[in-house]
Amino acid sequence: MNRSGTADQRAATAVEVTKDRNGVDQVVLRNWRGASARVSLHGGQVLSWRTDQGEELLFTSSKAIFKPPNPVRGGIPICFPQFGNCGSLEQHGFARKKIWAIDQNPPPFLQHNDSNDKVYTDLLLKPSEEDLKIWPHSFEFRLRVCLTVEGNLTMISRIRNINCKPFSFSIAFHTYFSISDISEVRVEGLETLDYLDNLFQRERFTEQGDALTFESEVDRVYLSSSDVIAVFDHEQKRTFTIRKEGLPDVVVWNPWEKKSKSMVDFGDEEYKQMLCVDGAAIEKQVTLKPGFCLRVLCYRSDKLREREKESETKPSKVKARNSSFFASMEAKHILCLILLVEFLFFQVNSDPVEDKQALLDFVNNLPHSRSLNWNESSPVCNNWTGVICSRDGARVIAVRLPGVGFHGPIPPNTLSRLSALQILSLRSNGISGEFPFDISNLKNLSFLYLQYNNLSGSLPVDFSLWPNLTIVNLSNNRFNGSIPYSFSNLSHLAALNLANNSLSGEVPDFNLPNLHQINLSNNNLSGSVPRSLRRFPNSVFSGNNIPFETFPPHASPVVTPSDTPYPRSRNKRGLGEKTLLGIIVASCVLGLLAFVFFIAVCCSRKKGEAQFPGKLLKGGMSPEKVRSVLWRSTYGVVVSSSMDCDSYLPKERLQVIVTANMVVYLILVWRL
Ligand SMILES: O=P(O)(O)OC[C@H]1O[C@H](O)[C@H](O)[C@@H](O)[C@@H]1O
Repeated sequence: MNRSGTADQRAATAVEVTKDRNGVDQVVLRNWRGASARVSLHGGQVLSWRTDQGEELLFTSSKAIFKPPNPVRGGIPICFPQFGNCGSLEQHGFARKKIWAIDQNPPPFLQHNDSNDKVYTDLLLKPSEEDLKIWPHSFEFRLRVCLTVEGNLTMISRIRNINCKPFSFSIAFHTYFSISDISEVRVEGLETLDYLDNLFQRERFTEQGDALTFESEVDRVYLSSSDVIAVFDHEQKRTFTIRKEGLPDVVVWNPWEKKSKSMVDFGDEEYKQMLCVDGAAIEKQVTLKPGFCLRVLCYRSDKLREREKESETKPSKVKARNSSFFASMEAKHILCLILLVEFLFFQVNSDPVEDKQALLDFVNNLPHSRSLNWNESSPVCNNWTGVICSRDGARVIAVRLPGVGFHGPIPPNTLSRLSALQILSLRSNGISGEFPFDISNLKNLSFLYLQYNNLSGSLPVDFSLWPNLTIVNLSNNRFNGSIPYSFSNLSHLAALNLANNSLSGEVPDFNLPNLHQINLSNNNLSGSVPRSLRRFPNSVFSGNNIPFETFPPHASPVVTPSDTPYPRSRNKRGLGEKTLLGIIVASCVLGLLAFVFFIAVCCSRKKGEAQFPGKLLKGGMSPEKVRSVLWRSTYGVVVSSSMDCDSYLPKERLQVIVTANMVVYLILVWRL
């Protein structure tokens, strides 16, 4: 049932099952360094996660009610199969109220052992008769909670539809982080995203700030977020980085004063010590077909920085919020020591020297009015403002420098050397000159934010040089020339904003099914709105020389027979009535037979599976029949459908699960 990771560490790690005050089992995981996690079978809820120094990383209310079925206020409750009250079920679904079982015989992880170097436990939730009455869908929810050798927490969830019909659900890992003071915390990585505000009847807004700080109640679902979200706790000198993949949404919740007082299981002042930031699938539900499986992998770690003595260096709240947490030079020596220890024990790579030099060349050759803490003598990763490195610290993957007061053209041969860069944000500066054409070699670039600058000239002809581009915002510049047709090659493109430029010519007919936001307003564009873009409202083309036709503003692309790739039959009269009748009758009979056959097969499979989990996997279909189709949802999220919940993961996805930051990984896999 519960095993530790490697043979070497087996002796030093421990998995212990204890009983709580209600007699419910709890599994306590301990790694050989002394870090621990406690998971309750009530709700499959992680209730505690401690560092090797014994510091608790998750918040639990002092007023929490430890009495099933009430979910405990704190830890990591699992909201399933519903998040919030948007649906027929009770708030956040029933999974968090149920007593889970220890999974004695979990299906193996076939291709990748996600539990290397980890101590872990497997839990299982199946619906009871009672559950099936309110949510008539048979499923198996398997949860593996792991503690890595570094003290990081991983949760791998596998949800399988063992019913005859598809079902849809939403899910969230409602992580209550323990923080020093809500006023000292900032969340990065949500800027420019749309969110649904639960405080305004789920109305949609766009995040305007560079970072999210907290001054009142926040209850939001951020949509289509990037893979990296960071929570900076200035006071605690702790950084949590949430990395997720596969699930598009991020919940951010703090009840603040008034709501705190209305919750019986929450202290009046406790809102100051907690912040919920969770990976989730909420706006668009996940649909699982019969036999399919959703796999969700959550990986968490934290990085505790040197804690300054409060009396010496405690910054004012406002100041702390506006300054970089890592900028403190008083921390320098201890920081160096920590980095040295990391180097020796955690095999963290040394500074990415070449990327560092490229960044220095960039910043030294581009005048700016706000100072940056980019110091040659300080390490880049987790230190330089606006720079995020890969988990092994080997490369710079994100540069976010909005509103730094840059002016002048981007110096050539600087950013173009950051060949692992995924996010580039230089928005809201005074950058002039042409588009930085030499970044064409940044093949991993996924998010490009250059809006609100003074860039001019034409756009690159060939955008397919950046095949991963997902969000492109070049609005509010002075670009001219035409819109490159090559945008059509960007199959991952989810949002394109070219508004408020001087672009001319016709709007190309992009056929990008994943594009869910576009804004071309206030340019000099002419012609008509191409068919593929008619699903967007007129306003996104306004301020051009484009006459609006009578197509409905929000209609889906209209598919007329002329859109079909095959020529239509020339036989205008069509088939004779008798022939037609014969075909209809034959189709009905065949359809009925197929339906009966399907029901028989489906139900016998369900019965067999319930008794022998994994039987379908082993005996049902040969490996040759494994379907593995990579596709993107409307949010630009990579989802893979596969027969096997355990064997699909592309290697590179798993290889990156090594970090010293807080990470949430969410990966979808389906089994047929
Ligand atoms: O009190 P609970 O049911 O645990 O919900 C706690 C909170 O969860 C989420 O963050 C919701 O967005 C909030 O509206 C809700 O208040």
